[in-house]
Parts: sequence; C-alpha cells; structure tokens
Amino acid sequence: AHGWGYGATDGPDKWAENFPIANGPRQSPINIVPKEAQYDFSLKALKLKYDPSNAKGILNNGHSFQVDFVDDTNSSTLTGGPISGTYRLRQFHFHWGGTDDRGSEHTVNGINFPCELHLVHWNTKYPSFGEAADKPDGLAVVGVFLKIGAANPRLQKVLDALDAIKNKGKQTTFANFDAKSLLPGSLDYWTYDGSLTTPPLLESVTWIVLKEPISVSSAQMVKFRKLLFSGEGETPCCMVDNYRPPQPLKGRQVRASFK
Ligand SMILES: NS(=O)(=O)c1ccc(C(=O)NCc2ccccc2F)cc1
Ligand SMILES: [Zn+2]
Repeated sequence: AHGWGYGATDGPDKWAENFPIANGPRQSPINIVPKEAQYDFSLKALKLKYDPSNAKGILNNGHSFQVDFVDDTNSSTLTGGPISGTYRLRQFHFHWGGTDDRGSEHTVNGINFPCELHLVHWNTKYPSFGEAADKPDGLAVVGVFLKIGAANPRLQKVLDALDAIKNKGKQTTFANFDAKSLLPGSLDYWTYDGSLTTPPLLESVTWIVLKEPISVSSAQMVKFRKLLFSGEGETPCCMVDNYRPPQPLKGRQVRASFK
C-alpha cells in the first residue's frame, strides 16, 4: 500500500519506491542560501487576506496536524507576490523535530529551525484543490520558520486544541481563527518552484518562504511532540521529526523579494 511515514522503513529515503517523482527536477524542501538568491525588483508584495470565519476544523492526519478552511469562496486568499491570479487558503499545518535543534523542512545556510508552518493555497483557475494539486502552477505554499524564544500567544489556541486530536484520524471543530495572526511583521520572502514535501510529492508548488521567523517557546514545542502518529489502540508513536530533508536544487533559481 502507499503507506508512507518518517520512520526508518517508510521515511523520506524510501519514498521514491512508490513515488518516483521524489527524484524529480523540482523537489522540496531546499536549503536556501541568501547570498545566492537573486533580488528580483519585479516581485510584488504578498497580499494575504484571511477571513477568520473560514476556519473549519483541526485534524491529526497521521503525518502532521492541519487546520482546514472553507475554500468555496474567495474570502481567504493569497494574491501578489510571485504568483498571478488568486489562490485560496485550504489549510495550514506544521513540521517539527524531536528536539529544538531540528524540525524545519527548508533550511537557511544549512541551519535547521525547530519548526516550520505551511499555509497551503490553490489556484482558482482550477475548479478545486484536487484539480490544482497536480498542475505546475496549481499550488502556492507560504512557509514560516518558528524560532525558539518567547512563548507565542498566537499559537496557543492551536496548541490547546491538540489534546483533542492526539491520535491519527481524530479531528475537532476549530472555528474563528485568524491565520494572519501567525505571520511575522515582515513579509519579505524567498521564492522558487518546488513540490509537495510529502507524498505524492507533486511538482505543483510555488514556494514562498518568509525571511522573518515567528517565535515559539521550548515549552510550546513540547506540546507539538505530545501528538501521536499512531491511531487509537495502536502502539503509541510520538509525532516528531515529520520533516523531509533538503533536496537537490537541480539548477533552480531562488529569487528574493528584498535586497
Ligand atoms: N508540506 S506541503 O508541501 O505544504 C503539503 C501540502 C499539502 C499536501 C496535501 O494536500 N496532500 C494531500 C493531497 C495531495 C494531492 C492531491 C490531493 C491531496 F489531498 C501535502 C504536502
Ligand atoms: Zn508542509
């Protein structure tokens, strides 16, 4: 079966067996080298318009947890930046490590952050997320690094919901959440053409990685790590290290929206 995970037998080094695109030309994540990123004056400012009332639920999908949004109207959208047209917010989720020294998917000059937030959007030129997910311009994901520091009050509502979704497959309602509150002060970004960082690893993502991290405390990271990959009644397996390591750039250009 297409069971994949992050363990020794089903982790990133094994994904190419069922998903050969894992060795494709535009895989994600990557290591970002700021000095090698080209400043592009034609890149527009990111415009993120999120309606808190679109938040629907929070789900443990066995690989991460995600907050899902109602995406049947253009009330929560991403425009501007490197993309053309309008992309709708579908969900956000995180990747994190077993300790504070690792966990992010993208790295900067080889540095890992303890956690990375992904806000997933799909191009409304296609009728649905599923239709957009395998098109070269189908998806746009905004990546935000989390850096150990002061506790982040904006994360607290998300973290407090995790006790209710400890096991794979559990979900609960999650209403009235402003995803914009998770963004840093600056929307300066790096951008490059990439892929989903989990199977099916589709090469359909315009990546937009913000330069400025948001804060998270060590105590808050402990809460992420209380989640389980495993389902109820299965041998408990802590949900940690659910990140893919950086992939070969294969000649791609990383552009910067800032000097
Ligand atoms: N870590 S990330 O790159 O931001 C990422 C974002 C979304 C997905 C996803 O939706 N997978 C399920 C899926 C894939 C394709 C079609 C339909 C799906 F539901 C996977 C990875
Ligand atoms: Zn992700």
